[in-house]
Amino acid sequence: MVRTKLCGLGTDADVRAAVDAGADALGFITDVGVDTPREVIPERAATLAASVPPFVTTVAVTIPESVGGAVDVADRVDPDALQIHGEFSPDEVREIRERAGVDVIVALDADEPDRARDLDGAADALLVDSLSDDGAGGTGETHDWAATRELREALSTPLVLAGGLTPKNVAAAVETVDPFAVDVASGVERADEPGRKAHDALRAFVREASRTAETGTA
Ligand SMILES: O=C(O)c1ccccc1NCC(=O)[C@H](O)[C@H](O)COP(=O)(O)O
Repeated sequence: MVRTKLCGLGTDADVRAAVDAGADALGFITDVGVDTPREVIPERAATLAASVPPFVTTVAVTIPESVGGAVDVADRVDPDALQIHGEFSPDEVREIRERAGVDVIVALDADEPDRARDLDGAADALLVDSLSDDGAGGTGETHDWAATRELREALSTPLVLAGGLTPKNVAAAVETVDPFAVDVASGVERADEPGRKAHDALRAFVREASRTAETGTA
């Protein structure tokens, strides 16, 4: 089976729709220091995360400037897990896990397989994405899934596949990479309102990801 993380939720209605769609994890983007329509302030992320029912994992997604900055976001949002973007070393990731007391997902670019290998065992999960030059996600761009499959097979840490996934391509992505989880932000959004989710697309994404994993057909 493959798990699904729906990322960049900013309204109560989007959170409810994501839970109803059957998502395993919900991402709240906060304190990223880049321009994105998905960012909410930490207090809003905390309120949204607190509204999520049991058995659905909440993830605070952030680009911290330091280990202390990452711990501060975890303290303010109180999520189940923290997703960090940035050049953190394995020891720094271990320190964040210990001080924040939550699972830590490290986001990295698909073009950094050596870094992924370095972080293997230090992070609770590695999110392999198509990041922008400033380390941000939400680019809507896919990458070489065959290469990510090879990386996944070389790692013992669960791999989360992200970058340009949509209800239309997630089946093929799961088939190719066989990841622990898939993650989507821009691929399930409304065309008329940047950052807001299209609820039918949320449902279609979860359904398509799971259908492939269960039947083995893309
Ligand atoms: O999505 C953003 O705007 C974002 C900005 C800064 C840091 C992280 C961000 N997103 C992190 C995610 O986990 C996204 O879901 C992931 O990058 C996939 O995005 P997309 O290619 O749009 O599906």
